[in-house]
Amino acid sequence: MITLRDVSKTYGDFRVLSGCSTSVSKGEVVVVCGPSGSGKSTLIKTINGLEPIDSGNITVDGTAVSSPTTNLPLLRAKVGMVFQHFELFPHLNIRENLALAQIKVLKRPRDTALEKGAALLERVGLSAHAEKFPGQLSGGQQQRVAIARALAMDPIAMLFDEPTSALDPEMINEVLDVMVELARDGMTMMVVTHEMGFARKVANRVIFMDRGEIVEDADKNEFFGKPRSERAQQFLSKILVH
Ligand SMILES: Nc1ncnc2c1ncn2[C@@H]1O[C@H](COP(=O)(O)OP(=O)(O)OP(=O)(O)O)[C@@H](O)[C@H]1O
Repeated sequence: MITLRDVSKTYGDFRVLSGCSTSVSKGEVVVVCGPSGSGKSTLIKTINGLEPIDSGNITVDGTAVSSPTTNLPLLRAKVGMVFQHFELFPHLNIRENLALAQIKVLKRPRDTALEKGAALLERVGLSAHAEKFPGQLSGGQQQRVAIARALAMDPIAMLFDEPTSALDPEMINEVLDVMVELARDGMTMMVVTHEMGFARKVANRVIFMDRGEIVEDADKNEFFGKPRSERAQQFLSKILVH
C-alpha cells in the first residue's frame, strides 16, 4: 500500500534521509523509532508529500507521491496525518474542525460531513465537546479530535508523528488507547513514537532510524528480542522498555 524506494533528501549540505526503502502493507502497523534528529519525522512526512524528496520514489496505493500530476490534497485525505502539536483550526469549534476538509476536499454535503464528524467524535469519547474551541480542550482531548478529524476523510492509512510527545503524562494513555483500538480495527498505520509499550502491544514491525538511514526494519518480536545492529541495541537500552 505504501512503498518507499531509495528515498534521499538533503537540507543544504545536511543529508536528512539517505537511501530509505521500506513498504507497509494493508492492515500493517509499523512503528518508526530512533534517536532525536535521525530523520523519522521527515521520513513520515515524505509519504503524503509534506516534505519533498530529492531522489527515489514513493507510492501510496499505486499513486506516485511526487508526480506533478498527483492531486496532493486528495492524497493527503487518503493518508491521514496526526501531528505532535495537533494542528487543529483554533478559530473553529470542534464540530467545524471535523467537517471542514470533508466539505472542501471531498465535496461532501455539509449535513453528511457534520454527521460523520459527530459519529467519529463519539468514537473518541468526546461528543460532549462538539461546540467547544480547541483551546478549551486538554492536549489529550485535542489529539483525539485530531485523530477523529483525520478519520473523517475515510483514510486508507494513517501516519502519526510523535502523537503523544507534547502531552502531559496523564494524557498519553487516552490517546494511545484510541490508537490501539484503531490498530485492532485493522487500520494501516505508520507511527513515529518513543512509546515502546505501544510498539510491543500493536506493532507488526519496527523501523529503527539513525542518521537518516533505516538501520533496521524488523518484525516486532525480532526487534525487541534482540536488534541486530549495535546502534539499535544502544538506543533500546537507553529508553525505557515496558
Ligand atoms: N526544514 C529544515 N531545514 C534544515 N534542517 C532540518 C529541517 N527540518 C529538519 N531538519 C533537520 O533534519 C534532522 C532530522 O529531523 P527530523 O525532525 O526528521 O528528525 P526526528 O528523528 O524526527 O527527530 P525528533 O525525534 O527530535 O523529532 C534534524 O537534524 C533536523 O534539525
